[in-house]
Amino acid sequence: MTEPAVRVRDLRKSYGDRMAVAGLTFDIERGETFALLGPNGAGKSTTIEILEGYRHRTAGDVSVLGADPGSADRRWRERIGIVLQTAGQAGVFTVREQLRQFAGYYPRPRDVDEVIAAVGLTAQAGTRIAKLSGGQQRRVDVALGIIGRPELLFLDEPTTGFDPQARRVFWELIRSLQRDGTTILLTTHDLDEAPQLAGRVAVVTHGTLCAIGPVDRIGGDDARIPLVTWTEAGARREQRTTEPLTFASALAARLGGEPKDLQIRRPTLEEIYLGLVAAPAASDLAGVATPAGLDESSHS
Ligand SMILES: Nc1ncnc2c1ncn2[C@@H]1O[C@H](COP(=O)(O)OP(=O)(O)OP(=O)(O)O)[C@@H](O)[C@H]1O
Repeated sequence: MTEPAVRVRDLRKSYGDRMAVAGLTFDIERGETFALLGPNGAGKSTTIEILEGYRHRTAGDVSVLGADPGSADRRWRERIGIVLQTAGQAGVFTVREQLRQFAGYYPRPRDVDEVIAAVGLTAQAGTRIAKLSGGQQRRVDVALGIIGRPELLFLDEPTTGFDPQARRVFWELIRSLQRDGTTILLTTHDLDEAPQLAGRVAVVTHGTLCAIGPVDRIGGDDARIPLVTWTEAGARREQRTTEPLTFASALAARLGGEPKDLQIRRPTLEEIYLGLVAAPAASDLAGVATPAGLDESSHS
């Protein structure tokens, strides 16, 4: 069996007496796109920064592309791409100049103009980065993250500030990277984006994993029970049921006709996520031990 691209075991990070990451365990397989979801302050960026080699861990084992990021060398760094949460471009160069400069740091860079086109900045290629809009500067960050043809790409909230069209261009770009076999670790607060891009997701709260699994199974079967909604006597009504068609037929019979605004649907990832993060933290449950790793698709 091939070694996973990322292997994390009981990862912990404290800032003073504050535990930001409190025992995370997960793998990311080669070629997989894995999304870390969780509320502000859950520990996602801290985790990513440890995996990138930018932050020291307090405890735990971490292997990224076969090396410990805490002591990895330049050759290892050339194999990863990073889009940090906060943009860091100085802005004195044009888009093309900046990308050319970065391309020079890598042994097998992508073509600069192809990358510019892939992030939708061809018309701005000769513009100084300082003159771009916030969303366009964010696209430069993404371009810089992929110019070195990374095997593993870290994307920390990459689409913040993107307009809907730019977001779609970005999704297409990610799909083409996936076809090339790139492994991707993504964090996002955009819960439409996660199912578009990720095969598996992990939900982190208070520095611990509260759910992990394929995006279409996260939270378990109970969280995916269909929802029947309709309007009755001027009010919106809803019922969760494993037999939505039977329920809708009985409803139609009771109302003497087609229920108004009838909809039958599965809960969205956002609804499932909100249910997961609303649950009390494992550490808040007196007497309940926190497992080092959770079974796929289970949650505490
Ligand atoms: N350099 C630091 N010094 C002290 N505390 C920090 C530092 N960086 C992060 N923290 C704290 O660690 C916790 C986790 O922060 P982190 O940035 O990893 O969360 P996050 O899940 O990425 O949040 P967001 O979704 O807002 O980006 C927070 O309580 C934060 O205040």
